[in-house]
Amino acid sequence: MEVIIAAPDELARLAAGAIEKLILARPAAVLGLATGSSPLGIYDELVRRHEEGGLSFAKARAFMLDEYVGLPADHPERYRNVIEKEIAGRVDFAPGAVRGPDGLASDLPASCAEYDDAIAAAGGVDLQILGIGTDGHVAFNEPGSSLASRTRIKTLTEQTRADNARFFGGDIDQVPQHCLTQGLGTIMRAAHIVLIATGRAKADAVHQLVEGPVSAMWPATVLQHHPHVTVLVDNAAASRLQLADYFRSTYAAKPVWQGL
Ligand SMILES: N[C@@H]1[C@@H](O)[C@H](O)[C@@H](COP(=O)(O)O)O[C@@H]1O
Repeated sequence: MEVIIAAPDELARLAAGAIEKLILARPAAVLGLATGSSPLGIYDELVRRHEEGGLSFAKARAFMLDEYVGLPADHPERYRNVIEKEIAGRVDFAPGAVRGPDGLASDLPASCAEYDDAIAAAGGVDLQILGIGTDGHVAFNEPGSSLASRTRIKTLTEQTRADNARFFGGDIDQVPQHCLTQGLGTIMRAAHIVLIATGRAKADAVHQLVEGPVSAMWPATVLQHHPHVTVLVDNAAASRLQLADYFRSTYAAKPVWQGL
């Protein structure tokens, strides 16, 4: 696990740079896209590189992490619509190249199983962007999630619904109670995971993720078992890390050839 502590704009450039490098090496790369506010700087940087540098996603594919259950197809907070607005519709993905769990499927368990199969059939995710919730959830794998879980339906915690109420006019009652989410076991199959977290509200979750014991109580800690994870955090999100000085000196001494 590599932990990089830097300013948010530098974190976004680092993640976008890793994605650009991947796509240049492998135009048909499979990306894992996350919702939430944390990846927005990365998406803006990718759009900039697309518009100014010709970075093309025309052959790439992408899988989203999660989706609310039951939000109408045209609801602005439906994650498919959010991803379309924030990244997919701003670059040149081919039609149908970006997929997400179907929160309107008539048979939710079957559509979840099909989704995992589709990711596997695409060859798996090459680079997965991840955020983290204040309670340590990744995607919508809330505390108590099986560390081996696959894509499935979950019930959101009150904490997550309260955190996400800001996207629903501040009204927690408008936040759906159920979601579909890639499981922790699904996410762990990605070749490279890039998790980004900024702000003091994430400091406890980041501390647990990096330095805590692996536990379903802090679902992101499963990433300690993954061979290639990059954790990108700003000073505030890093403020509870006991190893912060070590991570800073490691980054200062990072070989220029190394990449993420
Ligand atoms: N399902 C999403 C997660 O994928 C995201 O990581 C989390 C944090 O969001 P934010 O980045 O806005 O803090 O929010 C939601 O719960």
